[in-house]
Amino acid sequence: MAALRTIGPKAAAALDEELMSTGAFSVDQLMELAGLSVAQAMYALSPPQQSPKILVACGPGNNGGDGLVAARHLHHFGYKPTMYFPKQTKNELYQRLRKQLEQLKVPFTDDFVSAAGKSDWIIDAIFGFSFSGEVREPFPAVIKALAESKVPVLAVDAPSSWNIEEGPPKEGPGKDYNPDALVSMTAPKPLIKGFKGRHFVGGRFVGQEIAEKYGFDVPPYQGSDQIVEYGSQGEKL
Ligand SMILES: NC(=O)C1=CN([C@@H]2O[C@H](COP(=O)(O)OP(=O)(O)OC[C@H]3O[C@@H](n4cnc5c(N)ncnc54)[C@H](O)[C@@H]3O)[C@@H](O)[C@H]2O)[C@H](O)CC1
Ligand SMILES: [K+]
Repeated sequence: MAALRTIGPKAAAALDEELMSTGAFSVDQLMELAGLSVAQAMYALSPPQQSPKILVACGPGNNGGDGLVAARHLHHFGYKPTMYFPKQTKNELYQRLRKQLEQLKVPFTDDFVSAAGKSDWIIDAIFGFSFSGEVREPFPAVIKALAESKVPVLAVDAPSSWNIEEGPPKEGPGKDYNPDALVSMTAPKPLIKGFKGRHFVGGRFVGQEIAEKYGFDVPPYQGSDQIVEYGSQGEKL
């Protein structure tokens, strides 16, 4: 069966731009759908009766925003999320997403390592397709903890610290980081070739015409599902 077509970091950023200009979407809308699909992937992996405690690690960009939205949906699905969000910017959207969680009494922690040890699953929403270079503070210790984690990890769009084109880094804190599951947003990134875990695609907001223009496939979403699960090499299960 044909492998799923991927979208590189430059094209993914251009697609984002197009959706938010000529596409007339706001970033909040895209992030809401992205975050909802992360929460659905978590539910497909393990429902709250089985694994209630989810630690959501959020980075400073839109990947982190997907994590903040996902945590709100997880709360409503019956999970007990805890947030690690060490590098919040002044961006008003992130402040609102944080406030929404605080109103639901979702706790925030500064101690990733000890929170990780008390969790049933971890969601890695630290870096997505705009990650580049070497991991900067305060994230090296977090990436190292993810690499060494015995608690299963679901990564959002990319395993954080992986090269978006090439896949797993050959050195650095993410050298041995292989999350158990990945939910790609809109389309898988080229790094999928190095990924061995369970693979979902979510972010259900692109029509056929745009997908063709950027050279990827609209996943065969069923009914009201926000995710499709694929084999790890892109083949449909
Ligand atoms: N169309 C879609 O599919 C949508 C996807 N979404 C999600 O958005 C991210 C991409 O978001 P973006 O804001 O462009 O960037 P990131 O979150 O990946 O990261 C930027 C953030 O990270 C910092 N950073 C970059 N490299 C490093 C480094 N080496 N060390 C430390 N910090 C680093 C950088 O400074 C920025 O602050 C995509 O993956 C999806 O998850 C949208 O939600 C909706 C549309
Ligand atoms: K990530």
